[in-house]
Amino acid sequence: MELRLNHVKKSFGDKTVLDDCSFVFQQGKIYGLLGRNGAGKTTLFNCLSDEIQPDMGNALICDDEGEHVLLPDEIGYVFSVPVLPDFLTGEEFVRFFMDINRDRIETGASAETYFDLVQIDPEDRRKLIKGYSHGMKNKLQMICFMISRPPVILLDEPLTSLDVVVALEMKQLLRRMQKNHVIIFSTHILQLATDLCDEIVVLSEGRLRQIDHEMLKSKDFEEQIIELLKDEEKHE
Ligand SMILES: Nc1ncnc2c1ncn2[C@@H]1O[C@H](COP(=O)(O)OP(=O)(O)OP(=O)(O)O)[C@@H](O)[C@H]1O
Repeated sequence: MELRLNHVKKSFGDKTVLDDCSFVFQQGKIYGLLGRNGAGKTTLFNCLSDEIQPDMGNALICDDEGEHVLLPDEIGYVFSVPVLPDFLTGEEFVRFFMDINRDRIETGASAETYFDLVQIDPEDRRKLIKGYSHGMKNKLQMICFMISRPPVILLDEPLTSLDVVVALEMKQLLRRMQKNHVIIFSTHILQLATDLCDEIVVLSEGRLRQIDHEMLKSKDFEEQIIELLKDEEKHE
């Protein structure tokens, strides 16, 4: 399965944010999306998830069965601030989510299976989501994706505010899930991108370009990425 962006264009007034942006993301890989503040990472995610309409172009899912325009329910979006129903307990929410996705669930999986996988303690499962930490909310969102299994998962700077232990658990979780999904992960932390991601993609001047693996291995990789990102400023 592949996610293909075809000539996606998005402007806000005079400002062109995505400029004829084309790219192919492949299933099984975690992509680190890097870009300066205001480069258009969130705009790209919003176009993919149907939050906003691109002015031109589209995103297609291509697999053995053919190709079709990416549908909103084929996207899982982890916002930097997780949005969840605060008035439910974690357990109530997961059971509810399993119920509305009962056709997609792996046979035999129970709510406990999922909580165990993301390492949320049994006593926390019965607490209101309102009292959950940011990391626990992120884990709940990951449970949603394990249940509904959208082909494309977008993560908007999800690990930045997590403590090192939870960030490591989340990384392990993403690694475990990656083979069935296209995972795109926006971050400002270069180290995290190189550490977790299979490919690094830079968004600059409204376009996506993949960094080749030779460059990733070179010792002045960080300097080269910074130069690439700085170039955008020169063109503004
Ligand atoms: N709804 C909107 N109306 C007008 N301009 C917008 C809108 N959304 C985004 N922009 C502009 O588009 C540009 C790209 O913003 P976007 O939030 O996509 O960047 P980003 O790469 O996610 O930035 P950051 O790393 O700071 O989160 C910015 O100049 C922003 O001001």
